[in-house]
Amino acid sequence: MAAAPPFKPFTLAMIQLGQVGADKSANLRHAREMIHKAAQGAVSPRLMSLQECFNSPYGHVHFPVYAETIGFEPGQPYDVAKTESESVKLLSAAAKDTGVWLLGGTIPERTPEGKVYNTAMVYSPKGDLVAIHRKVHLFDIDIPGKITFKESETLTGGSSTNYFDTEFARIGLGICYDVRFPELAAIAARRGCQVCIYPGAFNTTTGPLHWELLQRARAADNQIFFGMCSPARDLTAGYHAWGHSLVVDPMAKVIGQLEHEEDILFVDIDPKTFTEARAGIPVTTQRRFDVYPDVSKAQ
Ligand SMILES: NC(=O)CCC(=O)C(=O)O
Repeated sequence: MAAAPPFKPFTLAMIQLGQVGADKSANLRHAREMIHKAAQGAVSPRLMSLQECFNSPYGHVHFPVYAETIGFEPGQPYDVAKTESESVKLLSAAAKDTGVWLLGGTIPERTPEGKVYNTAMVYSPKGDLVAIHRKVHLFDIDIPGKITFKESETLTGGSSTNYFDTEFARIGLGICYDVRFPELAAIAARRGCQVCIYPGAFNTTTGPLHWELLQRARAADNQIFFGMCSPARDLTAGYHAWGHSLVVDPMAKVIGQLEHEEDILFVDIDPKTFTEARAGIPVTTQRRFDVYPDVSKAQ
């Protein structure tokens, strides 16, 4: 594995979209407008993120209907000009037009074998698709009287851990429910990621309890920056998202958080906090792999 890029200061924008309805073209148009708005903000972001499921309503019945074929193979050249995916075309053009790294939230992805994944895509400032992450842990929960959700009705779980390199940081990827499984962020941190960003969509039952807690935990136990980008809350939709897109620093301090309406969060990522956290509380050099296995070597 190549060494992680030197960690440099940058501004991160979390784009918390409202207005995600049944009309995919309208969802895509709105996402494009908001990406351009974020890029033209008072502080220029170097990296922007969208939320989980930004081009379709969130629900297992919707995934197969809105699914698009991406056809990305890690390590293989990918020609955006040849794709039929309207979401890929739009995100690639938005990244290129704004000249900003874009973690384009997630979309339902259909593979040639007919499987459907919940997939995040990353675009370079040139508009190249450089990485994907397929949600590994499917959101299957049942809290009686509150929320029942079963992504596995129509989705397949991904089977790889993923990160991407920019010229300012190595960024680890996960999607929403993945945050509940500390192994993913631990593996990313052990592979040199200084930042993890997960597009997400917690709900109004688990959001107030666990959204901030889990992100602060992942930041603290790995001494990394950790952020999740949520949809805005829409009480007319079938799924009520928690909102509150959030970024936490390596000392587990919340350094930016939105409310539940549509908005854009701009956060300055300062490597000094990362260096100081690791120097002051040196857990990264105190691990006892003689007592327990190193999870980053688990696969
Ligand atoms: N979209 C998701 O994976 C939701 C996860 C969630 O709400 C949780 O509590 O976990």
